[in-house]
Amino acid sequence: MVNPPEVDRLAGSRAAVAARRARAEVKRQVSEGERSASEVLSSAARDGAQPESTLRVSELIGSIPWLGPTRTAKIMQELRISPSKRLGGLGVHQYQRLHEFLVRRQAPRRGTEPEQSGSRLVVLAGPTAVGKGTVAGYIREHYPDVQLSVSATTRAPRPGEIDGVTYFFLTDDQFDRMVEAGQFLEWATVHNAYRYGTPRAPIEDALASGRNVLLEIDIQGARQVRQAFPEARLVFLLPPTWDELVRRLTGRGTEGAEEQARRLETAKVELAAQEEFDATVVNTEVPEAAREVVDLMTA
Ligand SMILES: Nc1ncnc2c1ncn2[C@@H]1O[C@H](COP(=O)(O)OP(=O)(O)OP(=O)(O)O)[C@@H](O)[C@H]1O
Ligand SMILES: Nc1nc2c(ncn2[C@@H]2O[C@H](COP(=O)(O)O)[C@@H](O)[C@H]2O)c(=O)[nH]1
Repeated sequence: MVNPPEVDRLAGSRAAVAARRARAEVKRQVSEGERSASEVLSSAARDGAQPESTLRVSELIGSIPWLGPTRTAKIMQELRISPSKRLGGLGVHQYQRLHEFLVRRQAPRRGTEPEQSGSRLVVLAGPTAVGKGTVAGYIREHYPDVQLSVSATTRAPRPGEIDGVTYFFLTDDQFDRMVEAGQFLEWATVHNAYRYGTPRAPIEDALASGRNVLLEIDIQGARQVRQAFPEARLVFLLPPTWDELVRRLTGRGTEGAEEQARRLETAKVELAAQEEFDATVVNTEVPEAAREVVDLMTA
């Protein structure tokens, strides 16, 4: 038989296990992009009885994709919040600082909005196989008002790719001539292999006629666009996890083992560049990721 204090102890430990599980579930939702960290914070503020309110701030920040323990510790310091603080125990100013940080991380940087509320240039970049092409394709199909740029490349077409639709497939000489004539808005050698570039004229024409334009390019290109068009909005697409990125790359089966290894090396460097971007979007489900990108374009 179990005596009353023992019953209390068992009930207490069952409640503690349930609370731990609920917190782990919240962390999973944030790390897999199902919920935003700012939404978790708001939920903790709305109702102190929610499991969210017992989550430590460091656990919440550490669950945001690609923020490791070192960056988390640095952010906690910058926010002036002690590592043991729970969401439900934040002071007003701490709450405000944390809220602003989380919103800033999801949303475009201040000052990057175009001066006129007309057309907008959005760059979608991210590591290899994160799904940039898939998300861009979904936008092309479901959001016909958005103009997608067609890049030029010196690589050979893959099966099913159409010249002038997927890419403009150029020889090295043709690409050189376009570079010399200043016909690219940006161009770069990607994955140490082939050259890719954004033809300038269609972009300028589309922006002049008030259309929103999306460029799906690599990070070197994104940096050049920022120089040429400081008002452009730079969006970094993230995979839910590194393992999922590897699965997508290998599952796609368009590169051999050597090329896959080279792309994954580049991907590590590229992931470190996400802080330069105005916004991040986690590509867990394509339709949601596409909607978030379009929202950033039209917000
Ligand atoms: N949300 C998703 N869930 C599962 N699979 C996805 C998702 N998004 C894309 N994929 C798959 O991942 C693979 C890589 O996608 P995609 O070719 O669009 O990547 P990419 O970022 O354009 O790559 P690269 O930069 O190498 O051209 C494809 O097989 C695609 O079908
Ligand atoms: N800087 C640019 N990068 C571009 C452009 N178009 C595509 N890309 C990037 O190249 C890689 C590889 O593409 P793949 O089709 O060979 O798999 C990918 O990361 C693209 O984002 C561009 O015009 N400029």
